Amino acid sequence: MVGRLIYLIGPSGSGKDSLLDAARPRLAERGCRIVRRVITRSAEAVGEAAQGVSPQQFAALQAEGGFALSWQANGLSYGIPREIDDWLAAGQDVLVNGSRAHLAQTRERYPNLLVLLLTVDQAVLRQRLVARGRESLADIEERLARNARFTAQLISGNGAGLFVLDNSGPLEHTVERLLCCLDHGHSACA
Ligand SMILES: Nc1ncnc2c1ncn2[C@@H]1O[C@H](COP(=O)(O)OP(=O)(O)O)[C@@H](O)[C@H]1O
Ligand SMILES: O=P(O)(O)OC[C@H]1O[C@H](OP(=O)(O)OP(=O)(O)O)[C@H](O)[C@@H]1O
Repeated sequence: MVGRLIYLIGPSGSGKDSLLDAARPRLAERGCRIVRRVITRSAEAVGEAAQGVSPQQFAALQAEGGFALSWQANGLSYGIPREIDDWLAAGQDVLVNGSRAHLAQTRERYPNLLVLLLTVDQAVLRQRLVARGRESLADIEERLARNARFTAQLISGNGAGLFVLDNSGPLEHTVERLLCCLDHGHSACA
């Protein structure tokens, strides 16, 4: 049986990396793989389970067909290694830290995609981004503006196949809801 592609999206600072880190052992128990992304960001960037490459290295990987999915955002390039297709074909679930802007293209390639939209109250989000301290305040404002364009539009425009996970509360609660959604479906996990 083919595995499920699970596409975790949400604003910068909503907690995608934190959620993946916290859920990692329990996802592994379920045989669900978390993709290590390739990003044109330095490898030492805090909180990112990714391979950092130069723009030239990224272009070379892309040219040789190294990515199943790729996109650009926030001045960076992101690639999802093509190995995910082997894992899916072998029946493994695969979880990707994805892009909201790239959702339509991802759905085209993977029509049975399961989308998890992580949401956070906007005021809490601003506090978390400032506390994380990875970007300048100007960059944080740009990320918040980008966020405003997406969330309502996604929730109203999608419906089937899109599960909303709120991460305004403790991370452990979000981990439990994520696992419940994967095990039993969203409606069973209010
Ligand atoms: N449920 C939570 N409660 C409190 N802080 C959180 C929670 N989830 C994430 N954070 C914090 O918010 C910041 C942004 O989280 P991060 O995982 O880097 O988000 P993203 O990957 O979506 O950009 C980090 O400093 C992280 O520790
Ligand atoms: O289209 P969007 O939904 O806005 O997403 C654009 C990119 O930003 C996030 O990555 P990144 O890890 O750089 O940012 P984050 O850690 O701040 O979320 C996300 O995972 C996408 O790769």
